[in-house]
Amino acid sequence: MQHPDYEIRRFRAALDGTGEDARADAVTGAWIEAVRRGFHENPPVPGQVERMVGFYRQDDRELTGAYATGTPDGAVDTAVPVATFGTMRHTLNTGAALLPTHQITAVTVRATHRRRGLLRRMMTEDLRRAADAGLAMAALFASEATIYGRFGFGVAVERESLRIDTRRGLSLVGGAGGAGAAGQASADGAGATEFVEREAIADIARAVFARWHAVTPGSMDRQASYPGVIDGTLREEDLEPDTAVRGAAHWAADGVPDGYVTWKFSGWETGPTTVRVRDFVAVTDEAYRALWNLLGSLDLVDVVTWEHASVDEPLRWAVADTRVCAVTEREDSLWLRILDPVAALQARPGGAPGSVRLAVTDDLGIAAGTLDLVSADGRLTAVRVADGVTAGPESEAEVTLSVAALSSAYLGGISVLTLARAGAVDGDPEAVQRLAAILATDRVPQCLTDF
Ligand SMILES: CC(=O)SCCNC(=O)CCNC(=O)[C@H](O)C(C)(C)COP(=O)(O)OP(=O)(O)OC[C@H]1O[C@@H](n2cnc3c(N)ncnc32)[C@H](O)[C@@H]1OP(=O)(O)O
Repeated sequence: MQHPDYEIRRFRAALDGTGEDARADAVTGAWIEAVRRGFHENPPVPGQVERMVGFYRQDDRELTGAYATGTPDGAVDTAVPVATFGTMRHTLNTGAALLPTHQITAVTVRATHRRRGLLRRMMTEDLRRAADAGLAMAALFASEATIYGRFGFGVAVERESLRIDTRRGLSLVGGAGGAGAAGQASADGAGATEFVEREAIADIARAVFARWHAVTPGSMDRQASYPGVIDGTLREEDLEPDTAVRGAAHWAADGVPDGYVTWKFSGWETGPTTVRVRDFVAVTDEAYRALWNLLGSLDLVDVVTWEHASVDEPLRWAVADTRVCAVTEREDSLWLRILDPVAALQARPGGAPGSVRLAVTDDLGIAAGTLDLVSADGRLTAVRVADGVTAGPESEAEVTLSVAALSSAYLGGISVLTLARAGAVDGDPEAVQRLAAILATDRVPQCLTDF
């Protein structure tokens, strides 16, 4: 059979009707169905698609579908897109600013239409449109690490999965170890830790996460459905209530919550008995230690697991026995793609004072150019000196790297020196060292938002 042609359509999610009777309109419903098939998800339960549409609208997501046209024998159902691509905008904490960022999600291509360039076409068009709209940065989470480097994305944040043996408690260094006693003063004395009813978690989570997002490099702000997924009012699989979710919070001495954790118990059927942390956010060190003390104090629980730990997690340095805290996996978390190097670099902090002339290569042409980068007083200034990277001697660069490598180095999570040793950064070693010092940061980035 001859390959069909494809028409790309972009639209917003919409409902037909109002109130209880509202239903996803045909185009939106077909797009969501294509995504579900692409990720091998079960058919939706009644009302689930409509709830998703509500969240998509709150996030102002743009939905892109590729539709097969001109099939000679009409064998392809042209109402359901053969490929999907979703985008929305939230802010990224760069370490110096909250940068509006173009997020890409829900990328699927039907198996019968794969490897014909549909992803390349949607991605290329989308990144150009985002750059034309003035966005300096794009971001995604990758299903496979081999797909997105070719489009200029680099891993900027990594994360670790921890398996913590709590059979003997955690005995946090510097803590009294008794924070698990509900309602009592926390480990460091001033605040208090307490279990929280599910209905109360979302409000606490919203407020605490907003503070955490404002101060944590690598954090992406969260989409509309997030509070419900955290507190169990929206189970991820079907957006139905998940009554197995439990939670606790920590209140500072002034009575304001400064940390929370939610979790699920794995059940009695399998051993060791395990509590799986769903979300752990603490804006003060006191709250951080008190909440880990609480998790370590849960009776009848042998193991606590958490899949969103930083690669520089303080927990292992807070426990007396560092071996109770095992890393079971380390994987890429947030991928970034710089669209406008001048705007993106000026939105991040400067490290050591100094300057360097930098050439950025970009196979898609969006971010390519030669820049003068100056770091002073903790700020970066970037000036474009040439559009290309092969201009005359007056714009010759000291360091050359791809936009993917620069995006990996952007938050300071992946060192320029490490990238240079990997062959991803070219230049005189002294100039590479200077760039590394300019982009160095004092905090490893962490992202607690999946999208
Ligand atoms: C941000 C997110 O949503 S992550 C989720 C991504 N989606 C999935 O994993 C769902 C299952 N997979 C799919 O739907 C598809 O296979 C996709 C989306 C990964 C790829 O779509 P396709 O239309 O087949 O990709 P397309 O034909 O445009 O290929 C573009 C390039 O990527 C390469 N590529 C595509 N998929 C992969 C892969 N899984 N691994 C490595 N390379 C890949 C192609 O070889 C091609 O390379 P080239 O242009 O440099 O020669």
